[in-house]
Amino acid sequence: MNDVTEPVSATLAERAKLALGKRNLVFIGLMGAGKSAIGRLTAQALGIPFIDSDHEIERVSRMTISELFAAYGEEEFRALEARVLKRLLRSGPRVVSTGGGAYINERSRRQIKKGGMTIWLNADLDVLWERVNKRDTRPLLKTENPKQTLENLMRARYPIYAEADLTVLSRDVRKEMIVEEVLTAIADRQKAQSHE
Ligand SMILES: Nc1ncnc2c1ncn2[C@@H]1O[C@H](COP(=O)(O)OP(=O)(O)OP(=O)(O)O)[C@@H](O)[C@H]1O
Ligand SMILES: O=C(O)C1=C[C@@H](O)[C@@H](O)[C@H](O)C1
Ligand SMILES: [Mg+2]
Repeated sequence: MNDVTEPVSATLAERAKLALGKRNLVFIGLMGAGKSAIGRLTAQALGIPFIDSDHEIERVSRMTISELFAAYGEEEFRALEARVLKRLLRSGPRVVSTGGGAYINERSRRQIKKGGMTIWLNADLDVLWERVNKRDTRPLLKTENPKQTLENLMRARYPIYAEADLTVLSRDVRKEMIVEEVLTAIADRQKAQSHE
C-alpha cells in the first residue's frame, strides 16, 4: 500500500496547509509582482495569519517607506527590514510578503531561507510596469526612466530570486488563479519530497 496518497476529500488548501506544516510561506519578487495582494489571499485560503513586511516596517517606524529612504537612506532601511523580518519569521505558520529588495539583501536572505518556504512571483517587465506606474510610492523608481530602472533591477535580481523553493508566474489573470497555482506548488513540492 502506498501510504503517501492524499485522502481524496482533502481540498487543495488543506493539502497545501499540511505540506507547509509550521513553516512560514515567504513571498519574494520585484515591485508589482503581487506579493502583497497574492500573499493576503493565500493566507486567507490557508487560514493562517498574513503579514506584509513593508507594512510592518511602516507601522513600527511610524514613517512611510519613502520617508524612511529619504531620511535615513537605503542602507539603514535594509538594516531595519532585516530586524523586522527576523522577528516576523521567528514563529509560524504565517504568510509573510516581503518588500522587493528584502531577499536581495544577504542578511535578510539568510533569515528568509531559515524562516520558511520561499515562493518567487516571477513576472515580465510589461506586467510589472503596468502595475507600478500607477503609484509613486516606490523610492527606487523615482528616476529619469523608471521603466529602464525596473528592467535593470530585473536583470540584477532575477538570478537571486530564482534561488526560491517555488516559483509561480504572475500575470494578468484573476488573482484567485495565481493563488491556486501557489497552493498547487506547495502541495506538489511536498509530494515530490515524500517520493524522494
Ligand atoms: N493577478 C493580478 N491581476 C491583476 N492585478 C494584480 C494581480 N496581482 C497583483 N495585482 C495588482 O498589482 C498591484 C501590485 O501588487 P502588489 O502591491 O501586491 O505588489 P508587490 O509585489 O507587493 O509590490 P511591492 O514590492 O512594491 O510591495 C496591486 O494593485 C495589485 O492589486
Ligand atoms: O524593490 C525594492 O527594493 C523595494 C520594494 C518595496 O517593496 C519597498 O520595500 C521598498 O520600496 C524597496
Ligand atoms: Mg508589497
